[in-house]
Amino acid sequence: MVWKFPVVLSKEECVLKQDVRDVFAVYVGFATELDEQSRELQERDRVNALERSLQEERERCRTERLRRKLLHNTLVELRGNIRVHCRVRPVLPFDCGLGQSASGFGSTWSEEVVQAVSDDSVLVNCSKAGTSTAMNKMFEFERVHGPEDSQHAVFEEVRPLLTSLLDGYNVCIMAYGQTGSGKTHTMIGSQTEDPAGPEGVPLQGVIPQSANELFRLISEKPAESHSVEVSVIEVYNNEVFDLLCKDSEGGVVGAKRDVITTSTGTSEVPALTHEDSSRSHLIVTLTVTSKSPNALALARRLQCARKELQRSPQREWWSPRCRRAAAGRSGSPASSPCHSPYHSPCPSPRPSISQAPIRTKLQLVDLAGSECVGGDAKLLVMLCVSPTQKFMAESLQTLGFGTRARQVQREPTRRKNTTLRIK
Ligand SMILES: Nc1ncnc2c1ncn2[C@@H]1O[C@H](COP(=O)(O)OP(=O)(O)OP(=O)(O)O)[C@@H](O)[C@H]1O
Repeated sequence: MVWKFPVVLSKEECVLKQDVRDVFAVYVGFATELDEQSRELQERDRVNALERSLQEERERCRTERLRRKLLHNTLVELRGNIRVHCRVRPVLPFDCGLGQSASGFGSTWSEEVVQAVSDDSVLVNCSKAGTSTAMNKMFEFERVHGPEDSQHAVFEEVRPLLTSLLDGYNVCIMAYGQTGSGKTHTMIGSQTEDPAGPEGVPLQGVIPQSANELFRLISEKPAESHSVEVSVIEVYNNEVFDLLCKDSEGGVVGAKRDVITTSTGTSEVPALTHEDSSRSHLIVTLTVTSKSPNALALARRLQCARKELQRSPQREWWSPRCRRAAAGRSGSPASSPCHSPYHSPCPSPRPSISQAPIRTKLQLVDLAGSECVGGDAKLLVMLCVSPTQKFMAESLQTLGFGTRARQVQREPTRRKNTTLRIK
């Protein structure tokens, strides 16, 4: 049994009791706040720990990627594979056509369907004709540049080839893609000012940047004397024009030239004069000859070409049919593209330079095809693609071309330690 006695508190006692209640309320509020703060701190610690481990994972992934890239490059070198880079240009005002896509599903031509999803993969979002199903196609290359990549970033991936050039390899960089895909921008550059560079400096492409780098590398080797010669030729309508040839008044006339096969089986354009033009096929060649006190004169070539996309895939110079033809004709391994299948049939034994045949059917590779695309050379194909739906068929064709090019195995790249050619 509980007895309850009514307690009568004095006024002072009532005030004291209220004070105790208030203090207790403050204490409870304070304790809750502390609890929340401690939970927040724990949460922050957890987030920090997670961020740290994410950073570590990223670092591990980067190291792993670099290692993979290094191994891949070694493999490419050993197998004599062709390196293929790809550049997806940004969407530009002329992409914004008003028409509908081929699929007719409301997407406009300017829709971005080709994307660089990582530094070695391109994703193409192909909408299946007649359905709304999207089909993704993934392509992998040695290096993929997205629209945000600068001219400088593109050149950085090419730069090691220039060191190889001075180490005694021939080098060929070939841009391939449909019209308007960015070949000229990538190889030569645009007149637009470089926002990252000094005032008034245009966005230089691979060729001017390579020339700068080449002269920088040469200046680092004062013990050797070097000479550099330049030629620029255009292949247009099956004819070769020397773009540096001048008339008696010094004006550029672009004289027509013949292509001959030399006694060593290489292609030559005799009487070639050693500028910026958007032509169907353009080849810029830098021939570097160096003489060191204790070595034979050594010449190697850096060849930069831009090539228009060709519609008929069976004409690719490394297609099985062409390689078989090349093997049958020369008896050399089918993998050697030195003997380009586009050469007009070469009588055997090969004629000397004075009796060399003039070509009747000419392809870009006929000219670049000997020293600069064979197993002795380092060959890089730079695919240029437009990102929009409007050019999807051409982009797929370009990416397919690059994929097949990567599968070609040439003879492993060899250093030239004898006289290649003295110019
Ligand atoms: N990565 C890029 N960033 C900004 N602009 C670009 C880029 N690539 C191309 N362009 C612009 O797109 C336009 C077409 O490019 P470009 O002339 O290089 O194409 P192309 O493949 O050489 O075409 P063609 O074969 O018809 O000569 C140019 O105005 C060029 O400045």
